[in-house]
Amino acid sequence: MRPVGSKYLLEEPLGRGATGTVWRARQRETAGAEAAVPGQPGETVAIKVLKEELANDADVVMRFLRERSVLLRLTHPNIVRTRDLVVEGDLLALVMDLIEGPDLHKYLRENGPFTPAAAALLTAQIADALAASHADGVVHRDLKPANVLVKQDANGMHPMLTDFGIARLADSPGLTRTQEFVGTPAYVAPESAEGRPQTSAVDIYGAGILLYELVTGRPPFAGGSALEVLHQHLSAEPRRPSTVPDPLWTVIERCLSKDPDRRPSAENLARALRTVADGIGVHASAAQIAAAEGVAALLAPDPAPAPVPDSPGAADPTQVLPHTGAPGGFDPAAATSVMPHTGGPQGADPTAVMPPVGPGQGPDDPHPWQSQMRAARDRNDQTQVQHLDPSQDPLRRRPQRQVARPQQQRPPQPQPYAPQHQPQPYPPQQQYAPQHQPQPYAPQQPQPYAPPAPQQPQPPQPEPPRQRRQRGANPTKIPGLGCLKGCLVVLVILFVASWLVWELSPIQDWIGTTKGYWDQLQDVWNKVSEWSSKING
Ligand SMILES: Nc1ncnc2c1ncn2[C@@H]1O[C@H](COP(=O)(O)OP(=O)(O)OP(=O)(O)O)[C@@H](O)[C@H]1O
Repeated sequence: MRPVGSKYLLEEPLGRGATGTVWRARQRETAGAEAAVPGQPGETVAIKVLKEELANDADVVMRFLRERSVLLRLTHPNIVRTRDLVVEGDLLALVMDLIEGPDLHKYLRENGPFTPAAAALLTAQIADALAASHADGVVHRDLKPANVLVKQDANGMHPMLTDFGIARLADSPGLTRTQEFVGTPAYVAPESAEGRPQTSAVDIYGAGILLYELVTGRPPFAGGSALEVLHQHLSAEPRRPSTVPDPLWTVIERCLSKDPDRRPSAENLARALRTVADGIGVHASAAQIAAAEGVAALLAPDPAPAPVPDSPGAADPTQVLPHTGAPGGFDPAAATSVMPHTGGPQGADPTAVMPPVGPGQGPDDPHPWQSQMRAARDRNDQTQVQHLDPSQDPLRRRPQRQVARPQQQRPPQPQPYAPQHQPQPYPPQQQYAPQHQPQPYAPQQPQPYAPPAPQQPQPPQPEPPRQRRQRGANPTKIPGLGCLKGCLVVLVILFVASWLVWELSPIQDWIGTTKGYWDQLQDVWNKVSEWSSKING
C-alpha cells in the first residue's frame, strides 16, 4: 500500500488510461478544509494518479490548482464526485467517489446493445449531467462510454460521468508546446478534429455518438486508422441502423450534425430523449407517440454554449492521435490519445468536408494530418485500459522529466486516402412516419476560406558555426592551478608527516644521530647538492 499525501493509501489499480492510473484507495485520515469531501478514516475511494509527464509539467500543476474549485464544486447525481485534489512533490492525484460497477464500454462489450428506450433513458441522464456542467461553464471534451461508470442499485442503472476536467488539464500550454490535445478519435467532434473553436456542443456530439453506440454496439464511424475516422467525422453521414425508431434517429442525427450550432443544448437533449423513450415504449399512449414524433421541435440549440477556454480560433487546435499499432489493429474508440498540430487555417470553411490543402501542397503530398499522425505515432506509446503491472507502478518509478521531442518531419510518403463511406441505402421505415421537418435553424453561411499567407520557399540557411566549448567563466581561475595546488598540498603533508615521524618516533636512535629535523634536512640538502655538482663537474 502506497501513501498519497498523508490522507490516502493506494490499495490496488483499477485501470489505466491515457492520462493516468485509477486506484482503489483507502482514506487514512479525515482530509482538511481544502477537500470538498473530508471523508472518514477507513472509507474507500478511487484515486486517479496523473501520469508523470502531466505531473511534471508546471503548466499542468498550475491549471490543476486553478481548476481545483471548479472540479470540486461539480456535483450532480450523474457526475462522479471529485472529493479532493492532491499535489505532493511529483504526484498529482484526483480523489473521487469509488463507483462499484463497470464502465459503459465494458458493459456494452459484455452485455450487447441496449433497447432504444433504455438507451434513450440512459443518455438522458448523461445529458442531465452535461446540462449541469455546461451551466457551470465546464465542458467535458472527452465524452465516451469508457468515461461513464455504471452504478447499479435497487432503482436501476445510473450512468456516472467521470474524467471531468482531465482534458482541460492535459491541454495545458506546457503540453501544447508541441500542440497536443487529449481526445479519442471515435468520439471527436468535427470542429475539434479540424482545430476550429469549440464549445459545449462538442459534448453533445459525443453524446450522439455514445447514444448510437448504445443502440448498435459500435460507434458510427470506424476505420483502419485515426485518419479515416477523422475523415468520416468531417464528411460522412452516419448510417442509420434498421433497429432505430424514427424519433430516436431524429435525435441522433441532430446531435451528430457537423454544424455545432444545429446540435441541441444538453438540457433540450435530455428532455427530448425522455419524450422519445415514453413514445417508443410498448405501452405508449397516442399522445406520447405523437409527442415523440414531434421531437424535432424540442431540439433547440443552446443560445449561449459554454466556450472551451483557449480553444482555437485561438491557437489551440484539438486533434487526435491514432492508436499506435495496437496488436489487434486500430481501435478508435479505445483510449484518449494526443496528437500534435501544424496550424490549421483559421476561419476555415466550417461546411467544408475536408480541411483545405495547405499552401504549397500538391494533391499527392500527404495531408498535414498524415505527417502529424506519423510524428505522433513516433512519439506516443499506445494507451490502453489494462491491469497495471506492479513494475509499471508510476509511484515506484523515479520521476523523469519528459523532454518534448521536436516534431519529426519525414520525407513525404504518399498515402492515398481511400474513402470508407459508401452511400448506404436508407433502411426501411418501421412503425414511424419520417419526422424530418424542415429545421427552423438558418443554415450557416459558408465562410470564405482565407488561405494563410503563402510561404516563400526559404533558401537553405548555412549552419551556424559550432561554438567552441567555453571554459568556466570564473576570471580568477588560473589554468593548471588545480594540479599545482594539489602538488603543494601533498608536499606540505609530506613535510609535516616526516617532521612528526622524526621528532616523535625512535628513528633518531636507530640511525644514531642527535641532530634536529632542520639540521638533518640541511645535511641531506648539502649531500644532494654535493652529489649533483660532482655529477655535473
Ligand atoms: N471513480 C471510479 N470508481 C471506480 N472505477 C473507476 C473510477 N474512475 C475510473 N475507474 C476505472 O478506472 C479505469 C481507468 O479509468 P480512466 O479514466 O483512467 O480510463 P479511461 O477513461 O479509459 O482513459 P482515458 O480517458 O484516459 O483514455 C476505468 O476502467 C474505469 O472503469
